[in-house]
Amino acid sequence: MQTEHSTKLYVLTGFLGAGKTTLLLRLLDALQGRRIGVIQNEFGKLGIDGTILRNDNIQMVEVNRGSIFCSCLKLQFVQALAEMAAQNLEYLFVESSGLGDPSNVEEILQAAQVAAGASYEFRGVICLVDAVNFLEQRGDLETVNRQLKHCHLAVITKTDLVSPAQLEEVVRAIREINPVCPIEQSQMGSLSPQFLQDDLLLYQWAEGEETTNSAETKPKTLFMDFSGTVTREQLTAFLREIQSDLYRCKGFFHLADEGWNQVDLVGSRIDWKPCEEKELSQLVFISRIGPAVIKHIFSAWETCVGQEMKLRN
Ligand SMILES: Nc1nc2c(ncn2[C@@H]2O[C@H](COP(=O)(O)OP(=O)(O)OP(=O)(O)O)[C@@H](O)[C@H]2O)c(=O)[nH]1
Repeated sequence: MQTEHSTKLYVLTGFLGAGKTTLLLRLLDALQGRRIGVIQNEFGKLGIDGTILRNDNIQMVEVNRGSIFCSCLKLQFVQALAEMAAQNLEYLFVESSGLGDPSNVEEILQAAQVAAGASYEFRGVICLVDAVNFLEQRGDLETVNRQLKHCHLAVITKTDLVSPAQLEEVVRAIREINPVCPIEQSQMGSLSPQFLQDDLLLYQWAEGEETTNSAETKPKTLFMDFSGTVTREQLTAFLREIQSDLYRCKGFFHLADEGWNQVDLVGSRIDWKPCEEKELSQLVFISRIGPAVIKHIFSAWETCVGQEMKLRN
């Protein structure tokens, strides 16, 4: 796939909340001054990480509302690849949605090559594995297995949050799915850029296959808009009520006495980070239980907050 002016292309995968954006931000920092592009694929249409990643030195394209590996968004993804190919970049990082199944990634890249004359040197798929939640997630969804099976480098994230025994168990579980990929460890996005020099494609384990992503398997995603303020305690109580119904929740919220915060719910952990002011408080919910979550969100909100909010598809 290499041509004279080819852009080195990496695909980042890893289940919802594994730490893809956190790692990408650190990597972009380490590569400051280079010509870099990012294609970001969000399940929700808010493009919340897009706001975080906005930066003049980085070319960024968002492909939202589904998985770039699904036939429903494949064309948009190929178009984004073609657009980026015109930018004469050194590196292009594709952050796929946490529910993305990259089994067909090479087929898509070939389509981009043929359809748009895009010249990329595919350098591999990097799969982030959440040390806290992976052992539970792997039995939950085929996507989690597929992401690992089709990667060329696995990075275990959140190693600061688990015991050495759990870390060992995670490594064993990775090896059951992918016996060959190198395994690195990371805390808050730290990762030596050495992998950029390595020929990761040597560690190809599985042959390309059909993705499991389709319009039918797409999980229900909902958005909340809220124009008031709540306390951290109220929002925590609300999230605790619905956390078992969700794969993931994230957004920005205006907290009374504290100001604006980025809110991340992954598994049972809630992270809060001060952030810049927004027009509205917003949350994205990715449902584990389909549309039934709507009723749960409304009743939990009524109990814990009781102010008017809007929920939309
Ligand atoms: N303690 C700790 N927290 C981490 C680490 N990596 C990521 N996080 C936190 O985990 C949460 C999710 O991280 P993100 O980088 O948004 O994860 P993501 O994979 O991009 O999430 P999606 O886009 O929703 O799939 C955030 O609150 C991060 O701060 C880590 O190594 N240690």
